[in-house]
Amino acid sequence: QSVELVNRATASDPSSFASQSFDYIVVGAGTAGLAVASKLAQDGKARVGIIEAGLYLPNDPLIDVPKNFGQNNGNPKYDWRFNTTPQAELSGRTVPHPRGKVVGGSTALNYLVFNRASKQEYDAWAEIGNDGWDWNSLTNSFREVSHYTSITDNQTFPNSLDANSINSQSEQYHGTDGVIQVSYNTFETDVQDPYVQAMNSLGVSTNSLPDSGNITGVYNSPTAVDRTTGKRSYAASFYVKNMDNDHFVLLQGARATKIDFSPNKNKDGNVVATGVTFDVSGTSYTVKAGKEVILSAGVFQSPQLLELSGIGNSTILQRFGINTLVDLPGVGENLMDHAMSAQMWQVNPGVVTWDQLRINTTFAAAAAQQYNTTHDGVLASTINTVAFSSFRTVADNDTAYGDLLNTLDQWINSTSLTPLQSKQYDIQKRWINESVPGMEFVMIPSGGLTRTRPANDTSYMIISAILQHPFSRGNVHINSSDPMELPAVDPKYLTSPFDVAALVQGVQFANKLVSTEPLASLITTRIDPATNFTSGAHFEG
Ligand SMILES: Cc1cc2nc3c(=O)[nH]c(=O)nc-3n(C[C@H](O)[C@H](O)[C@H](O)COP(=O)(O)OP(=O)(O)OC[C@H]3O[C@@H](n4cnc5c(N)ncnc54)[C@H](O)[C@@H]3O)c2cc1C
Repeated sequence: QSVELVNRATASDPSSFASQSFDYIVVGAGTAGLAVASKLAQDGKARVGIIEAGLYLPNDPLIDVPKNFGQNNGNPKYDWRFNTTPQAELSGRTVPHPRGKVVGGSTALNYLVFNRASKQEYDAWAEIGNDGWDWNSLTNSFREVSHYTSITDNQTFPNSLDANSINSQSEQYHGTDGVIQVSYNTFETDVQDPYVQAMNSLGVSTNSLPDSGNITGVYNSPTAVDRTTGKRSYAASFYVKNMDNDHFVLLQGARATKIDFSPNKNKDGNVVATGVTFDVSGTSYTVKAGKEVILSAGVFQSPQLLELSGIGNSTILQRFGINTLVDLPGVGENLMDHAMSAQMWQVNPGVVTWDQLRINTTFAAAAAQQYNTTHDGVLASTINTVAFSSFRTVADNDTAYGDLLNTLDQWINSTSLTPLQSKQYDIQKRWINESVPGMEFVMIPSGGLTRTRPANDTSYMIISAILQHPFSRGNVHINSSDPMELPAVDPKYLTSPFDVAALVQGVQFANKLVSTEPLASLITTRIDPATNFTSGAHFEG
């Protein structure tokens, strides 16, 4: 059935695609690419051609069933399968980086948490020179993209507003006819309420309106799940919406290899993109763009394509025999990735978590039956219990917090910074002072995402501490002039000592949390890392 649909929806074969006349060529049918293409092609304003390396995969349970999140990571049918270079601060370990290689991009394999950043974080985009990307300007787009399904009273968290108040206030922040479905889990495990209450006891209060620009607190995140079908809602919906729009033409299974430029610069002295060269099954084609080429191939492959096309640091380009069109040393630099550290605890027998699907065949059969008939329940759920906190709340005491800030200042003073880094670090330091949350805690009510394999008859809970605004900076660059080779990704995790110290505080906070009632009574023991890890020095190691 899926093959038949792919054939019907495939816009064109490569030669006819290449011969068409387009105003815009969009590279990458992922989250950004499909949204921008849909907007440009709406109301017949412009003709847009989209080049995507992956395929459209409708009716695929590994994409559609929310609870299957994570299962297509590492599978070449869905995932580009990036790995970082060996990371010095992780004893030379490499870190896998899944990225979606399908229509819908990484939203086809992400974890479906539909949440937002703080108002201050969007405002910073505008502050560093991106006019129109501040919170106030973006709220219209937030509303336009989403289709909100109301929360019900039995879906709310302890100490939150009632469903009516949440729904009436959410109208400001969510739309009702966008293509991305936004709804709340319809199944909760036994660990969720005690977890929220333990958070409350440690000073992290329940936030009922986290999409309002204030994300501080523990909250019930909306998820990108279609409440009617129980399926993942993701960027491919922009494609589905445009299937009958002859101004929106998607070519699947086509890999862009180079952006083409006019031999002449424009009157401002800038190079002008004229089209894109792409590869389908070993044959190369070129398609022209009347107005613009939009590069939306994701965080790793957009810089790769720029470098392959002659835009980047000329020293790197020369190394691979690429002629420099624009010497732009910033390309591929300043890569930031939020480091995280996950710990796993065993929970007491009888405590219901998602592990029931693995250890209890009756439970699993009932869940499948429920999903197939009413499209809800545990299989329609994903991660929803998230908390965002300031470093002051996470730090053990005033001294620990003071030490954290000193570590940061000393490191910044002894490091040579690019002008962009200086500007960003000033903003990041301001956020710390203003208590904009720098640490996220994600609770996963099951085992399986850390080092130790879950035992057959046992249930678990994982808490991940995640740095929101790391100070470490890495890069991504081509490793070869062959466009079929993946670029080298080097996030330089934890090269800033502040990141290490802050993450250790986060890991210790998670341990304090599981010792806090009513959560403490559900916990048997920590499994990852082993119980002899107790001090900051252990976690740092
Ligand atoms: C495992 C995982 C879990 C995540 N969980 C969440 C979550 O719960 N909530 C959340 O909000 N975010 C989450 N994210 C992040 C979010 O999904 C991404 O930030 C977002 O999808 C990135 O969008 P993008 O448009 O930049 O790139 P993508 O969506 O990855 O799109 C890039 C597209 O370009 C295509 N492409 C690349 N190179 C070429 C080429 N040379 N030629 C043609 N096509 C090309 C790719 O195949 C892809 O379709 C998660 C990400 C991952 C990987």
